Amino acid sequence: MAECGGHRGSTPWDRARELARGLGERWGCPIGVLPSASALGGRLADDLRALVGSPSFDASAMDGYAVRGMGPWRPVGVRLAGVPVSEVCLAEGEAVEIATGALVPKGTEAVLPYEAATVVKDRIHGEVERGRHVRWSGEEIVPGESVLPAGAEVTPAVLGLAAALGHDLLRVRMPRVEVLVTGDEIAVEGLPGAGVVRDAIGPMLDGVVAWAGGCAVRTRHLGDGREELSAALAEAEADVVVVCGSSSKGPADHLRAVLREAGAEVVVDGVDCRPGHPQLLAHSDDTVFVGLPGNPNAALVASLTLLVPLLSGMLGRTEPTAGAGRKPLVGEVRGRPGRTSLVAVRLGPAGAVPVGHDRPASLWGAALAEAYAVVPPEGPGEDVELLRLPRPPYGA
Ligand SMILES: Nc1nc2c(c(=O)[nH]1)N[C@H]1C(S)=C(S)[C@@H](COP(=O)(O)OP(=O)(O)OC[C@H]3O[C@@H](n4cnc5c(N)ncnc54)[C@H](O)[C@@H]3O)O[C@H]1N2
Ligand code: MOO
Repeated sequence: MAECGGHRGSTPWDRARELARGLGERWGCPIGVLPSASALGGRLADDLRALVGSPSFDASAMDGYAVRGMGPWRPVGVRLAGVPVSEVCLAEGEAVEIATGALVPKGTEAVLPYEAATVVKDRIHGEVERGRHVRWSGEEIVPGESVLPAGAEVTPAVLGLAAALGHDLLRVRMPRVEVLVTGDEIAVEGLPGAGVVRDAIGPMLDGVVAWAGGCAVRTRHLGDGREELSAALAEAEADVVVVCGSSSKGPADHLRAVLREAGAEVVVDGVDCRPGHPQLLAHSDDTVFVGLPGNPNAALVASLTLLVPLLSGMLGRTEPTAGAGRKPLVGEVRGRPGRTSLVAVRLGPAGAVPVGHDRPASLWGAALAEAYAVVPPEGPGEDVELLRLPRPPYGA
């Protein structure tokens, strides 16, 4: 179902974005089980239920003395927080010196704060109200209670609450994205040298995915071998698999062949834009595949063309690239026949000002810029659409 555009078999840039968003909308937002910290920004797939009560044990709410009876009390020990079992059982008239948060001894009826206590000749004096200054087990939340409804957004406070209630994993509606960076020449650390290129796409994509509301679950680095790519695609456990650097038609570009072999349906094969022409959108029954070009600025353009609209469509959200409106493009920028050009710009009072340094292989321009100006094949006209570049804070 790949469409024809200005280049043989390829798709016009704005149509490619529509197709990616449309696929995401039809796909819907997948549910995944994620380590809680990774679920930030997702929506709860089920009610959040307390796995334990809150508090989960009878704890002192003050530094002072756990006491039984009305006093004066005889001190019989000291309890600090973090001691899991209470061997002591208070008898009438006994007290244990206790820290805030410590498990109170059995038999405790109240805690007397230091400020309210007077110690005279090895006896503690003071007035207590039965039950005071103890956080009793389950008094706020009982085990199994639903504390948040399905659909609630996972905010930092929700992560803290979920942890307090015993959760390590959360089932959330959030697309899980795995990234496969291919290339025998790619190094993940140290200095690049002759024939050795530092991976500039992997470090960029986690932020792009988070910005679009997805969860980047894993990034793997592969060589150029076809078998390796085929195995990695088969092993991927994500809703969306992004493959970088295997999207062109060279001897080491196996993505198309491997996807064809796996019976994937191709939605977009090549996009009429510069940079970023060799990009691919395809899907099997349960996974969407996005192919990005190896040149890093081309990969960023392609991720805003296919990946971000796809994820936004899955989540039913406005694309985070939107919102910068249109502005006149400052300077002499011409259109390219048959292609949409994405030009790195900063936004000023006079309009969108190209920053330069935005060749396909260089992220310098994108790093300086706030947006890409979208220059249609026929040229910029009076003003141009602006595509915001990913930046913190992530999430919508
Ligand atoms: N005969 C043709 N050759 C090429 C075409 C074409 O249409 N016909 N398109 C060119 C364009 S445009 C691009 S973009 C690239 C895309 O090729 P691939 O996606 O297969 O990527 P590679 O060939 O592996 O790499 C291209 C370039 O980028 C460097 N690279 C790769 N991965 C990374 C990375 N993770 N971080 C930094 N740099 C990376 C790689 O070393 C190459 O220099 O194809 C053109 N050729
Ligand atoms: O897509 Mo290539 O994108 O121009 O380097």
